[in-house]
Amino acid sequence: MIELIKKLPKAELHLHIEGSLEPELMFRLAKKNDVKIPYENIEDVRKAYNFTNLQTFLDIYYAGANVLLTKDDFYDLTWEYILKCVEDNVIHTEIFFDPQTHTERGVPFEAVITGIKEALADAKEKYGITSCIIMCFLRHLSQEDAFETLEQALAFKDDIIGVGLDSSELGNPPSKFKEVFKKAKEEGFKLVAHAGEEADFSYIYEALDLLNINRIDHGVQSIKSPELMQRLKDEQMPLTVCPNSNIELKVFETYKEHNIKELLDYGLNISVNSDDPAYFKGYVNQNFINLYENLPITEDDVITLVKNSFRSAFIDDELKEAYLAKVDLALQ
Ligand SMILES: Nc1ncnc2[nH]cnc12
Ligand SMILES: [Zn+2]
Repeated sequence: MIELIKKLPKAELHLHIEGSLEPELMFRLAKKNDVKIPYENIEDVRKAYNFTNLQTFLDIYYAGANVLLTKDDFYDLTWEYILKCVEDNVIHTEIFFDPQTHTERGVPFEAVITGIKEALADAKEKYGITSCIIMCFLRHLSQEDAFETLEQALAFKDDIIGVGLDSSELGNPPSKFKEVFKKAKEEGFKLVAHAGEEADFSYIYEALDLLNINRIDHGVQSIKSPELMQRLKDEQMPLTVCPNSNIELKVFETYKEHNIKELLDYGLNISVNSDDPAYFKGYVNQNFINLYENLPITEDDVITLVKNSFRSAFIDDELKEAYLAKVDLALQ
């Protein structure tokens, strides 16, 4: 099974680039940019990565992002993630970034997007990896702030395929961002949102009905509503599930309690993603391996999950077919 996991080409649809900041790069950039970080050494950092819920993670994740200041920093961050894609046979990736985390500290929007974009262009040239960029609004901030961020993004419209919604879920429902998502849709952006990660399934209904999203990020709480499950199945609405993340943030106490197998068996369109791999102990392949080691996941399940990642990607039908054919070829 592990051989199968490794050899299959995959797409990743839920990856926060700031969440791929490995402690080694964090230290290197802290030194270069003269930014203080609350750790003495790498071991200290790993010890701090012991979360009890989403918020305890976000506090550390935003503190880590403080070391990112220049275009080159964002290039290096993205390039290191691309090298992990090469290792894990990820041939298409859709990357989230959180501009507000950086512009709030005085880092220009342009430095962030240009650094990411140039690394992705090099990834295409050197490894043939295709990619898109999705800009997320931080939901703990206001809709007005999100509108300002959308305004800044318009100058880079050709580089950004869609907008998303992340950060502290509880108390910040999708309805808070109804108007800015409406405007983003009018501007031609694809729409995604984190929903039903920690908060209940009413957030998933809001994301579907008020934000008109094309994909749900996480969505694991949908299992509590039979009616919602039926709808997600009928619509084949993609759910970008992140198993390691859900365990590390205590959405499920143990891997054995994760509901991905039930969601998949019910017929939902599920993919496997790494979310914030530097913080959650592993990249995409490690997520698959953990599923296999803890749940009754079959080889057919793995193939379905991988094919779903391409089916749900924001790429044209021709490329989708070409990638699905690559999966079939790897299976021969
Ligand atoms: N898992 C997650 N949920 C919400 N916001 C995030 N930002 C980075 N990772 C996140
Ligand atoms: Zn996420």
